[in-house]
Amino acid sequence: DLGQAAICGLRDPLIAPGDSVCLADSISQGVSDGDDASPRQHVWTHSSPCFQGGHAEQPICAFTDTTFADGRGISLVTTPKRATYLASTLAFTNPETVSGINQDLHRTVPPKYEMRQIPGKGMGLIATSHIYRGDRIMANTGSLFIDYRAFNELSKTQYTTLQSIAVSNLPALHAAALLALSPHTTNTSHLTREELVEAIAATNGFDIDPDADDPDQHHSFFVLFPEIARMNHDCRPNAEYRYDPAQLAQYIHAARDIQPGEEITLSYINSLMVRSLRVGRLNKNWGFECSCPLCSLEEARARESDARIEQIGEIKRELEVWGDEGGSPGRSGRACTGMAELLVSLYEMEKLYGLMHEAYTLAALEYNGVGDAWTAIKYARLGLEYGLPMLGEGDEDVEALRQFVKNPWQHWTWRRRLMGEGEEKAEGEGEDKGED
Ligand SMILES: C[S@@+](CC[C@H](N)C(=O)[O-])C[C@H]1O[C@@H](n2cnc3c(N)ncnc32)[C@H](O)[C@@H]1O
Repeated sequence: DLGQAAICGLRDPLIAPGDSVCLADSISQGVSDGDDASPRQHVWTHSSPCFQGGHAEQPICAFTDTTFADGRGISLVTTPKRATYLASTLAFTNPETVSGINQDLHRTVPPKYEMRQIPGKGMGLIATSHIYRGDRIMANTGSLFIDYRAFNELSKTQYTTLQSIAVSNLPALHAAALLALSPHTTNTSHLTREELVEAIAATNGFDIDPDADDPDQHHSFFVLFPEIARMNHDCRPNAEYRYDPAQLAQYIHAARDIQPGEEITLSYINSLMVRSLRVGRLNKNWGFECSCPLCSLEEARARESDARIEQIGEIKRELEVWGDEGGSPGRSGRACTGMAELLVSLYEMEKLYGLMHEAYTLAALEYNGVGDAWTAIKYARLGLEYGLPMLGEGDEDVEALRQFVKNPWQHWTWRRRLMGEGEEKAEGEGEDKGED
């Protein structure tokens, strides 16, 4: 199976990490050094044999750079073209941007948590000091990026071989941290190394979408971040994750204040699903029965929570209807400021701390739509305060809120809900400022 499919063996895949640098000629296909229009060829410290699926356009290989992020290393299982694209991101071209981000293998600042055994959950992270809402808890550059094409185009033997090689080629400490992660099952003695790496990847990987400039838009990544992987699930988590494509890094921030002794948790799923769907999804994908406080509510309270979640969905759909740009009535539905206030309350009641910026933003737009600029600014400021750590500097929604708070009178929503009721949209700063 392996022998037949190996189409471009670049070097012995079982080479020990840290061996001499290999300039992988065939990974620079179509990329010319010195041509400003093309990304520069990257020098990988290790690369592997490649496999190509029957109808696939490109082979898939494992690439490692052990010098990445202060010598932490990174491995990619992807096409040569995409490996070259990823190597053109800031994390590679300007190593200072990821210097010191990772604090797990080589720590230079004290941690805010410690790893402990949590009854019924395996290991987990417990806060050791007070963590304020919005504080960064940790960040990891990705250790192993697996292009979804590996799962879709290669046989299981082929992609598990590449995954295993990709882990082996990382620096020893880093590879050991990955291999120590939970494979979910307790008895691993019967597993081959490929099966162990596959079980670890399936238990701990995050789905990451391609960034806006990635030419392979339709193919997501499955990514391992070893420190973050120790965080257990809660349907109402106290922390949120965010991926920064320029740094190839995942950030974890506190979604609310966290007391010392509390477990730091993430949600593995969409938090706005009703209980039966949440329980089913967690069981199917991660193989555990959710016993978080929300899933453990007594029946009557669980029904109230589900009803709130369903109403959040209905209200969001109504508040997001604005009619066509350029004139159709803004008040075509039931959207109103009372509905926006209810949405904010429902998010609070549901303890959706990491998503509060969504509710605040919709409330800001709704108040602006009826010409109440000052209440709109209040909610937009709340949206910024809660959204900035969750979305990150440079996020387009954060930037849009920054523009909005400066001048809601010129935002496209200004008095838009009043249009179609015999009122013209009043344009321009000054004219309507302070009218409300
Ligand atoms: C990403 S790992 C989290 C860290 C893991 N507990 C460990 O020991 O490294 C995901 C696995 O942790 C366990 N887990 C996570 N959240 C859990 C929860 N709320 N209840 C029970 N088990 C959970 C499950 O075995 C799941 O497959």
